[in-house]
Amino acid sequence: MSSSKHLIVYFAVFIGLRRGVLYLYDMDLLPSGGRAKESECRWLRYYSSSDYRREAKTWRRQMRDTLQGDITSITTSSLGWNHAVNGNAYDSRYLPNHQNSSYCNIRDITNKFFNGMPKNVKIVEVGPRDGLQNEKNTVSTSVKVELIKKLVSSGLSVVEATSFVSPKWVPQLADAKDVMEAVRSLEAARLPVLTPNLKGFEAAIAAGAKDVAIFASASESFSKSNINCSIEESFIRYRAVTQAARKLSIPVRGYVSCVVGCPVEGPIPPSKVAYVAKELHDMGCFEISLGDTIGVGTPGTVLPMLEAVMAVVPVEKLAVHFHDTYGQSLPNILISLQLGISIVDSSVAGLGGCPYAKGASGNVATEDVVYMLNGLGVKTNVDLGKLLLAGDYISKHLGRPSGSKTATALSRVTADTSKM
Ligand SMILES: CC(C)(COP(=O)([O-])OP(=O)([O-])OC[C@H]1O[C@@H](n2cnc3c(N)ncnc32)[C@H](O)[C@@H]1OP(=O)([O-])[O-])[C@@H](O)C(=O)NCCC(=O)NCCSC(=O)C[C@@](C)(O)CC(=O)[O-]
Repeated sequence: MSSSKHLIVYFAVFIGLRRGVLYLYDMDLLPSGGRAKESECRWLRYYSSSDYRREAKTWRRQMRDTLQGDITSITTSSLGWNHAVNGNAYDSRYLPNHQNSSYCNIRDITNKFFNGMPKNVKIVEVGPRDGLQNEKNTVSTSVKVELIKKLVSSGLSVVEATSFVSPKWVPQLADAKDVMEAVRSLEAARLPVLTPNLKGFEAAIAAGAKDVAIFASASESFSKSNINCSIEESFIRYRAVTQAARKLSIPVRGYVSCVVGCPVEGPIPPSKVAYVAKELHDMGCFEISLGDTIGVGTPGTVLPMLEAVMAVVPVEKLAVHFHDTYGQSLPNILISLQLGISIVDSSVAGLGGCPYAKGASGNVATEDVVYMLNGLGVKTNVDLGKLLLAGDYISKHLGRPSGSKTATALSRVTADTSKM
């Protein structure tokens, strides 16, 4: 072999060995000194993939941005396993051992994760309305009233009580007047009710409601099947409601249904959702709740929808409302929080479903939302123990297990502990 061929072979062997060693470093199979390893791995990837070049550029920019932000002392507490992370989220005892990660240190990742996340979240409990409206067997007025009282006593500041809709369309809530009259004196929480038109609004006010909600849809078909009119016709009805409400200083919440998908039309374009949300906002709604009525959204589809809506409605006025059909509610809520949304709708024990969206399962369970927020150190002012009692109460009454994973897990923990 000529000397130049020898040189080529040596060089190839050298490169091969070097890649092998760096691969082992990268996989944490060799001891490494943080920075050196990081730069070596970046060097390697720089030469092995054009994707990496692009990623590295974005990575450097993100690191610069995240290092400018900071979060400190996130205290988390809750029942169950969250006790294990009671303390400062930065405390290395509670973090996975990624200090030698080839990309960046854990503090940077944590910073990035928490950037923009609200410190407080307002939970809008929709169990007594959205949760029960689909129940086949009539739930007595006294059970509904007791449920509302238990939810309010758990610290929830907003509990949607009922709907002043046509009893022919939603027979379960035909006792709206009686429910409202029984809870109207509860001072500790706001108790909004759904009003589909002026008739419903007037009946709600007469029964003592001090907050109302109107509900439009981003899907034409769903609007017709839910409220028997087109989207544009619904705006005419709702303008009449918001005008009447303004005269009485009654705050009006606006819902947009089918923000990701419709049971009839399939995927809904984010621009349509933004259009409906802006109309509701412009007619005076103080808050707009974005409902994934059939629970088909994932963070991948929720994100572009939220971006479109946030371009036309201030983020502090937005709420998210996820049904858990595909188990995507918590990741969807998490991504919403990361965008700065601080209002989350949920339903105790995961009750719910929409009578006009066949197959849609219940709302995300309030217990699961509170458990996750506790773990993130985000305040809700909700007492999880009392909330669990409310969920237990209604689940027993309905004769089926709670739809909340947290409730199920914690009831097992309690049962196991009582055996000890
Ligand atoms: C909107 C209507 C009333 C139109 O229903 P309609 O049949 O077109 O109404 P109408 O104006 O032709 O009137 C027909 C009858 O209904 C009566 N009526 C008329 N209005 C009322 C009222 N407010 N309260 C009580 N009765 C009412 C009216 O008086 C009349 O009575 P009749 O003369 O035949 O005896 C009907 O379609 C309806 O009630 N829809 C409600 C459906 C509903 O509640 N769906 C579930 C809530 S939305 C949801 O769950 C989604 C959400 C918000 O959670 C977010 C998400 O997950 O996406």
